[in-house]
Amino acid sequence: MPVSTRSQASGQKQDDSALHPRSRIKTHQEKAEVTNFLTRNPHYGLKEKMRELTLLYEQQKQARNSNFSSYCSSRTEDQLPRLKDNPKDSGSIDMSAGGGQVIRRNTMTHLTATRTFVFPKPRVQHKFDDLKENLEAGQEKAIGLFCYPPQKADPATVARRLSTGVGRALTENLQETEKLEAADERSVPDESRILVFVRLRPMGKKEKEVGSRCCVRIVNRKDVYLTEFANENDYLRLKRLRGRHFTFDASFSDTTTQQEVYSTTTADLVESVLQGKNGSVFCYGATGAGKTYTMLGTVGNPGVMVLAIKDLFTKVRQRSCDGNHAVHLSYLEVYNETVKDLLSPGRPLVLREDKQGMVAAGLTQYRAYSTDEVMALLLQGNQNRTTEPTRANETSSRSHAILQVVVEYRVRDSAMNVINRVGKLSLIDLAGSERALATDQRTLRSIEGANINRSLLALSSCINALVEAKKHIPYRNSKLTQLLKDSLGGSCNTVMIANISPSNLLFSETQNTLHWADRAKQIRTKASNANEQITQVPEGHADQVKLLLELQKENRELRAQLAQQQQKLVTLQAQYLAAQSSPTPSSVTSLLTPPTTTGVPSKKRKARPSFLSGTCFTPELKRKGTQEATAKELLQTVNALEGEIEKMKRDHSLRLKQKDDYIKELIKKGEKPQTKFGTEGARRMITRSSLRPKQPSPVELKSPSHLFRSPVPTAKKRSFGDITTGNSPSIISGRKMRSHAVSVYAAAAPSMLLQPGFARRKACSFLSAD
Ligand SMILES: Nc1ncnc2c1ncn2[C@@H]1O[C@H](COP(=O)(O)OP(=O)(O)OP(=O)(O)O)[C@@H](O)[C@H]1O
Repeated sequence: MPVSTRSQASGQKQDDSALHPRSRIKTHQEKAEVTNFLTRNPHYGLKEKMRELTLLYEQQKQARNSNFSSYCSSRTEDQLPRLKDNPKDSGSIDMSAGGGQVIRRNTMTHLTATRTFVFPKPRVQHKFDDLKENLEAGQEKAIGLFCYPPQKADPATVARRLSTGVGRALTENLQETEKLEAADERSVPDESRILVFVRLRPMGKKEKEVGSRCCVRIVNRKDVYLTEFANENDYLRLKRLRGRHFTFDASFSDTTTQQEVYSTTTADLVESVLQGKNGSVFCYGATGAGKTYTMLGTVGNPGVMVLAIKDLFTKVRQRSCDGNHAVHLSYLEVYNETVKDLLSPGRPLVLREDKQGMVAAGLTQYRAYSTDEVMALLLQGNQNRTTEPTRANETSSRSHAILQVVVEYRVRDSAMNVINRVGKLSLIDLAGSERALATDQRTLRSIEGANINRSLLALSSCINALVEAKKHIPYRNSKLTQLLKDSLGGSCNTVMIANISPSNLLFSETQNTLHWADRAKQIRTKASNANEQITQVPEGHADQVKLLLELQKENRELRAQLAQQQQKLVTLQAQYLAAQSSPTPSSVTSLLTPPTTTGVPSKKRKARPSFLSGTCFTPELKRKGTQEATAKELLQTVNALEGEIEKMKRDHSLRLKQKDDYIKELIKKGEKPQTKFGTEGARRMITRSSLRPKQPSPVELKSPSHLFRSPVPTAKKRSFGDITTGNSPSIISGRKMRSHAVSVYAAAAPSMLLQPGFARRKACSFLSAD
């Protein structure tokens, strides 16, 4: 029995390769044997491939020699032997193709037809240079040529394609490249990138005085050129300059306005928050680089936080006709690795991780109804924020501050289903990284500085781990990273604004900031999907009953709201009277300030001459400080509230009337399904008292709450971390509703969207549909 050895096999292979083996097959058996052998032989087709590659190489060489001249040729199989002798005829590149596309006509040895490859038009000159380089680089780079742009070709893919024949490989590779490019341009649907912006601040007065030079140049609103000037005493390097270049999504020069920064970086996020998505904006940079200026700004030049809230309320007001909105707010700081509630200072908050993510237990959530109210809260929070003068910055923020705004939006779709969307916007002003020498040594400031640096280092580690797509991201290394977990690695649209100084004295800080900003560009976050909950219109009889119960509940809530407004009016009137009689009236702001979580009045911190409590959002009333102004203000508030209450009363009585009509209508309808519930059941439906959920009855007309879920889930306490996870504020535990307008009935009423008549409208529409 003949045994084929390895050498025999290779010899056979050589023979076969001299002439195509299939030409010698005569019988079926022979054919089968050869096929069998060929499939087992790992070198099958290798020579053929090599020949094709050689031809390819020759084509490129020819193309290079002819310097991309317009040259075409097509060959048939019978012309192939001559190709070896005259490789110049093997193919060409035509750069004069329509639309500037690169057309390559190429003839393969085993093909009978001409193949034409169409390359996408080089978008920039340097890509075309790559193409030329590939042409010159010979056989290996030839593959790269056909995978234009070369850097996108996956080597593994190329190798795999080669093993199935060069001709096919090239076509497939080309298709693959085109697909890759298309996918790249479309952007991967379930991933999004952190957008990184750079903002250069103007040169400070002190910096000018010490004669510092500008080491940053911004070109084309994108590119940042950083120049390191040699030390004047360093004679060896006196004439040497070291420069670095970075590119970002946008770069703002020192003359850019706050509004411009806001509309480029954050305006889109505000819009997406209203669509139920999550968004985060954070400012990063060295101490004194302009983070707080960008985030908060001044009274004359409000920053991103203020502009975002104004924009948010404008949009909410524009859309209030098609749905109901609720805006909730929380403001916290991370100071020396402790989390503090800025709106209701007290004990440090504990971070807990639960199903919804990181939770700051006990964090206060305020419901806000207007921009002014948010501004008052922001002012209050900023006064509580830890800011101290340091050598580097007179108004240095010694903590990381996070303002979170949760917008709950309820709207009806065309099928009259209720859509409940919850979006949250996190606006983060980080403390600045600093050198120990830049601040003070061995003081509280240096301890603060060390903590700031530690948390920023933890942030850098997380950025590194995310960029390298590591499995473990060290979020737990600091409180800051735990709170930013959602913004960095979660389902969130995130924007980073890197603040830099132009001064060459802060070169290394600027370089460091730009380095991390550049790195952050590579972080991929999960695409933020809308947090949406759709509630279908109830159809069954039981659902109607449930709806009635809901209406009653809403009615109770309205009554509570009215009572609370009246109470508030009385208090304000008393305040007004007191202001008129007392020489030192209390400020209106004290009325607006809700009690602390613990019920103990918050200790007012001594006003510091800081940026936050000074030029930024200092309340006008405080500055005026005169009795008349306060009294005038109080009178205005009282009048406004009186008007509001009158309006509410009118609205309320109208709604009660509507409800009575509705109940009567429902009674009529309720008489019909007697067969289902019996006469007694129907009678119970016609009395309002029978609809009270807590009244048991002998013949059970059970509250259908177990059958029908309220469109607004039962309210629970809510905490900070819940916001970061984007869950509906209505279903979050740990919440404390502190709004002066809501808090009284909030505990009793589960609905967060307390605008009157929502459920009633639903009932009416349901009835009309019925
Ligand atoms: N774009 C700008 N235009 C004008 N002044 C600016 C700008 N950016 C910053 N400044 C000024 O620079 C100084 C320092 O800015 P800011 O306090 O915002 O720095 P910071 O980065 O928040 O510092 P820290 O981290 O220490 O809190 C402030 O006096 C501020 O008014």
